[in-house]
Formats: sequence, structure tokens, C-alpha cells
Amino acid sequence: MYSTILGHEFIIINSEEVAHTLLEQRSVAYADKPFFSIMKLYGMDFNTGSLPYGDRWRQHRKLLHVGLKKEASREYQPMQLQKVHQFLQNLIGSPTQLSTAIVMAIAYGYDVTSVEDRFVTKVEHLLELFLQGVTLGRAALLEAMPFLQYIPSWFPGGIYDRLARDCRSVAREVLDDPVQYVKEEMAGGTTRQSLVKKLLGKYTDKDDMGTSEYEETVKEVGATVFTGGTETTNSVIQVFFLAMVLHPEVQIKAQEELDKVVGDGRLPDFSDREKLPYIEAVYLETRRWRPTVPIPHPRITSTSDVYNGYYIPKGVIVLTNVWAMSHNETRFPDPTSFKPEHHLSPTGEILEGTAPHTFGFGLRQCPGKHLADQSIWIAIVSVLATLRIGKGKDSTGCEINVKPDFTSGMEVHPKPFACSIEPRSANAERLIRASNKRE
Ligand code: HEM
Repeated sequence: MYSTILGHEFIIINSEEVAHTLLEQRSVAYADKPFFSIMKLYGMDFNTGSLPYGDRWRQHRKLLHVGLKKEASREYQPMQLQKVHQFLQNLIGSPTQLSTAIVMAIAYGYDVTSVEDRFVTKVEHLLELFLQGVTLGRAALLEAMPFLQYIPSWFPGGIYDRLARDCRSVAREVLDDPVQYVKEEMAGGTTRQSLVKKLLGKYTDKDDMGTSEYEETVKEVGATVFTGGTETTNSVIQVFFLAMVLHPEVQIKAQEELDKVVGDGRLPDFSDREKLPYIEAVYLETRRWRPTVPIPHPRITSTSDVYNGYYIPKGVIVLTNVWAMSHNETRFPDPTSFKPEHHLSPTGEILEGTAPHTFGFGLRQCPGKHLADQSIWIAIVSVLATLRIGKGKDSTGCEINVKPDFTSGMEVHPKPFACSIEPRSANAERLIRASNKRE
């Protein structure tokens, strides 16, 4: 689909076939990102996802690959299992964010122990300032009138200056502080393994760059993992809870599969994955039903191209409509319904090729996909094994019906909904508590 909005040319890719041809087979021409000066102004241009295609982006991806490639991600499985067990324990008490705990452990070897954590609250503050200052309207205005950024804070309209200055200073702390923590731990000889430790230590590619440039890149990569890997994963887990409230029959079927395969003497782990096709289908359907990033960050063509007789000029903005692909009626009949059967053969095996493209395409596709896949799967299977998720109740004891509702924007979350979470059985509760004592 082609369109022009406010003088910019856009193409929107709604089909997987077109996305494969353009974004994967002709990947280099479609790997660039449009430059938004507001990102730099707010100090948020450190994020890999916003970098233009070029050397700096390549360096980021190379460093991310060290910690996030498939084999490296497998090494995190014991830690992910441990964090999920802590998460289960907390769900019986009060929920904390599993995804934050996992990415902080991976990026910095750091244990998040409370919702008041100093690094986590700093990132929350950064995102708050950024969202406060950067609306779509302001971004467009600034692209059209770049001089606005130079209006001082005391002058009417100088809000850009004030908010941007605060945001830049918090972004600096988000980049520096956790890396400083790793350095201090390394100096004390007590640090645990982490991506930043690996990169600051014996990783040899640092010889390609000057020391301070290299160290700045490591900081950017660490902060990208921290900021890019939490809300996305967290949102998918929230979608799973919502689907379980709405579909008790799916929950029962998944728990029957677990009882048959794993039994009630232990908690499931990664070695069970192959033997649990129905739960795999629940996981795939959770990602398909409500994609967390329905339209990823735009790309921009770096050369002109021709597709099926259509001319695509250089400099066109390219949007990938993952939502449309996940809701393609031919592939997924009745696409708005949550049905694990979308991914299963009539005899209950996982169908090839039904995994939704929620991690994007081509050179800019998500480097955290293996990690996220593991985090979400182990969270889903562990919750199903131990907890019963149901409708919440009001003060008179009546069940509260849930009408699914979602936030809008780049990353989509379910809006808060009432639900009840309780241990499936006394035995399940005992297993959760025992796992936490062991670990
Ligand atoms: C369910 C979880 C996640 C989802 C749905 C998700 C989705 C995406 C999507 C759609 C993109 C853009 C792809 C494109 O343009 O084609 C992306 C990029 C990215 N993701 Fe993820 N992501 C998730 C988790 C993570 C995690 C855990 C990390 C890091 C540990 C991560 C790091 C990144 C980075 C660095 C990029 C930018 C890549 C680039 O521009 O080269 N993501 N992600």
C-alpha cells in the first residue's frame, strides 16, 4: 500500500510474502531508519533501534550478538528459570516485573530485588520525561522548524529546552550508572557474568575502536538491552494472563497436558518444551492474537527499488504491518479469537510456519528474540503448572467480566483488568516455595 502524509511518502507492507522479498531478500536497501532530531535532543539516540544503518549500528549489533545470539541465550536458561520461580512466589504475594529482573541480570549481572530499585526507577523516570516531551505533534514541528530547540527555557515555548535538558541528563545516568556498577564489581573481583562484563573484559573487538568510543558503545548497548527488553516481554506476559482470564477452557487443556507430561512432583523446565505442543500453541497464539509491537519503528529506503512493476523511490518511509500479517484470515481463520488450534494439526502437532512475525524482518529484526522467546515460554509454562488464573471478584463476591482493552502507541499493553491468581493446589504452592529456597 502506498500513501503520502504531510508531504512524506510511505509504503505499508501488509503481507508476509512482500515483507520477505523486500526486507529480507533485499535487506540492505530497507535497513535504514529515518532520523528524528528530537531523539538526539532528548538524549535517546543511544538506542540501537533508532540508529541509521551504518558503522555505529553495525558495531551495536556486533556487541549485542555476543550476548544475545541463540547459543549465548541458552546459557541464560538456569537464571531465567530462577527468576520465573521468584516471580511465581511474588504473584502469590505481590507482582514484580519479571522481564526487568531478567534483562538486568543479563546486561549487568545485577539482581533487581524491589520495585524501588535505583536503576529501574531511573529508567522509568527517563521514559516519563521522554513521553512527556515527545509527542508526535512536537516531533513533526521540530522536524519542520529545527530552530525551536534553541528557544531558551524562560521564553514561552521554551519547554523543549527544559524537558530536553532534564531528559538528556537522566539518559546520561542511565547509560553510566549500571556500567559503573559492573566496573566496581569487577574491581572487587566478585562480579557475576553479564553482557557488559564480557564486553568490558576480554572481548577483542574493542581494539577496533578508541577506548572511550568503545566504552560509550558498550554503555549504549547495555542501556538498549535494559530499555528495549523489558516492556515488550512484560506486555506479552500480560496478554497471556488476559487470555487465560477470558479462556478458562484453554487453561484447563494446557494444565491437563502438563499434568500428563510433567506430573505434580516437580516444576517444568526448558527440557520439557518439545513434549508440550499444546502449551507451545498457547505461547504462539499469545504472540499472534495481540502483537506487542503491531507496527515496528519505520524504516527508510536507502536506494530506489522496483517491486512487481511498482517503482519505490529512495527515501520512502516503510512501515511493516505485523498486525495485518498476524490477522490474515487465510492463514488464521477467525483471527480475532484466541485459539491455540491456529498452530496445531488435527492430531495435535505444532504446524510448521504459523509462528507470527512479531520480532520483525531482515537486518533490523529483533536481536533479543531468542532471549524473549525463552523468557515468555518459561513464564507461561511455569504459571500454568502452578497457578489458577480466573476472573476477579467485586466487593460483593460477584465475578467481574473483562472486556479486553489495549493501550495505543508503538508498544501495546493490555489496559489494567481484574483477575484472580491463586495456587492450583497445596502441592503447587509447596513446589514454588521449595524452588525458591533451593535457588
Ligand atoms: C516479546 C518481546 C519482544 C518483542 C515483541 C520485540 C519486537 C521487536 C521488533 C518488532 C523490533 C523491530 C524489528 C524490525 O524493525 O523489523 C525489535 C527491535 C529490537 N529489539 Fe526487540 N522485541 C522483544 C524483546 C527484546 C529484547 C528482550 C531485547 C534485548 C534484550 C530486544 C532488543 C531489540 C533491539 C536492540 C532492537 C533494534 C534492532 C535494530 O534496529 O537493529 N528486544 N524488537
